[in-house]
Amino acid sequence: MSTITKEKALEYHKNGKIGIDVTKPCNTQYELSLAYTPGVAIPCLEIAEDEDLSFEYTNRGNLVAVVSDGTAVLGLGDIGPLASKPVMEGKSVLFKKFANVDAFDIELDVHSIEEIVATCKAIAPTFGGINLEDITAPKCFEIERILKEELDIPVFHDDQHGTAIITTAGLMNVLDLTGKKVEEIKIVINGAGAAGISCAKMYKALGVQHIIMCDSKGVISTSRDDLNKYKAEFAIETDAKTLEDAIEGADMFLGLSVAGALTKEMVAKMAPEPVIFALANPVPEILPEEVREVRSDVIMATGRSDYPNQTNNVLGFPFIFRGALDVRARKITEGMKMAAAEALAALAKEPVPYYVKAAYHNEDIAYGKEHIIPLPFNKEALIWVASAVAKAAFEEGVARVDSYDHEAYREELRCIIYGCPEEE
Ligand SMILES: NC(=O)C1=CN([C@@H]2O[C@H](COP(=O)(O)OP(=O)(O)OC[C@H]3O[C@@H](n4cnc5c(N)ncnc54)[C@H](OP(=O)(O)O)[C@@H]3O)[C@@H](O)[C@H]2O)C=CC1
Ligand SMILES: CC(=O)C(=O)O
Ligand SMILES: [Mg+2]
Repeated sequence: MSTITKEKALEYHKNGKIGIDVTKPCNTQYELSLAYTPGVAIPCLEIAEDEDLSFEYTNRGNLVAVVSDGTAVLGLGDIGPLASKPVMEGKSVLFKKFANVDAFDIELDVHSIEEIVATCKAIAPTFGGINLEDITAPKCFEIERILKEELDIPVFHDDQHGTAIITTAGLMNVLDLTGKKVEEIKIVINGAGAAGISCAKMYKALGVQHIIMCDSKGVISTSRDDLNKYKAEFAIETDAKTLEDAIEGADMFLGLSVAGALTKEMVAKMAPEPVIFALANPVPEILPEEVREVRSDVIMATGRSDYPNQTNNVLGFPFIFRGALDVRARKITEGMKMAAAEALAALAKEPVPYYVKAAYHNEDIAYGKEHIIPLPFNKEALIWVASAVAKAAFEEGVARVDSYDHEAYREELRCIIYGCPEEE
């Protein structure tokens, strides 16, 4: 892969990364009369009678808002709404490229829970879903909770749930590859923010019993009196005070913190065949080459595209929203999240398509320690994840559609990717 230089990155970003396209012909007097006045009044009045028809007669059913206040942008921290825009445009690009979901970015120059909630509620009529992005903890938890309660479209904080879903998929396959048992493994999570807390919750739902969390002040233990309620839920009785103490004998390290937080000395103290998810972006808690200097039995994953086992929420939000939008889901439930994780874990075990191998210039990619989750260019992820999510939404009663045909929907998704067979 060519090196990413400052010059190349800035050149690529000139004038941004996403625009708007028109989806209906508008070239004649007749078409203008349909698109605009008088024709436009007819769907307006239909929607005024029945709001659900907004999904039928506008772009709402395929439109997601990527909303950020710029307070936890990747691992760059609180760089503000404007500086977050390239990331949010990037998320919109991924929505479109990977799942044909239209999305655009909305950077908010307001930061309180009340203001962010009020703004999202005010813009909700435009969208079929809201993807919250890079809003820091703990306020992100309350913002999402209120919006989920008060809006009837899916609201999904990507850093929380996207990360939890992808790493849960990875963990499922690590257990499969190492033969370790979910109830026995010891997981150390470094970073108790949006992503860390949500991952811990999902691992508990999977059956994990031994989790130690650390934040910037060290181990989250019952002896601390500076914990917010979200961290306090994971406080354990332990003498361990630092990450260095906690990592002793750990089967898994999950880094959702800052660059360089995990040292080679710490890696050396982990259990046999450990997994390290060093997910801080763009610079992880430790680099794969540093890990290899101290041991060779580690399953290594980062959030980046330039190393194996890319563990990044790009594998989640495009497909999850695709499935949720297609059944007009009112929300994204725990069942839909677990279904997405299971689908990703299962897809990783399938033969890797030729075009994925070509994109990575690697003929040898196959399920194993260097490939615990699918690669983002595996187009099958759309079929597997979106259909799993849509099915779970229907079964859990949060879909607006009256019926759901799983095989027919998978066929529709296949058409998005590979084109449809000619109609007779
Ligand atoms: N690969 C992926 O797909 C994803 C990666 N991430 C990455 O995870 C990181 C955190 O994101 P997010 O949860 O949204 O951010 P938040 O701001 O919500 O949380 C950051 C957390 O990191 C903790 N932290 C900061 N410095 C350290 C340190 N030296 N040691 C231990 N913990 C530390 C903070 O501690 P305290 O609470 O004490 O302030 C806080 O708990 C970022 O680097 C981001 O790029 C996030 C989402 C997805
Ligand atoms: C990938 C991502 O969403 C993050 O690092 O914040
Ligand atoms: Mg993010």
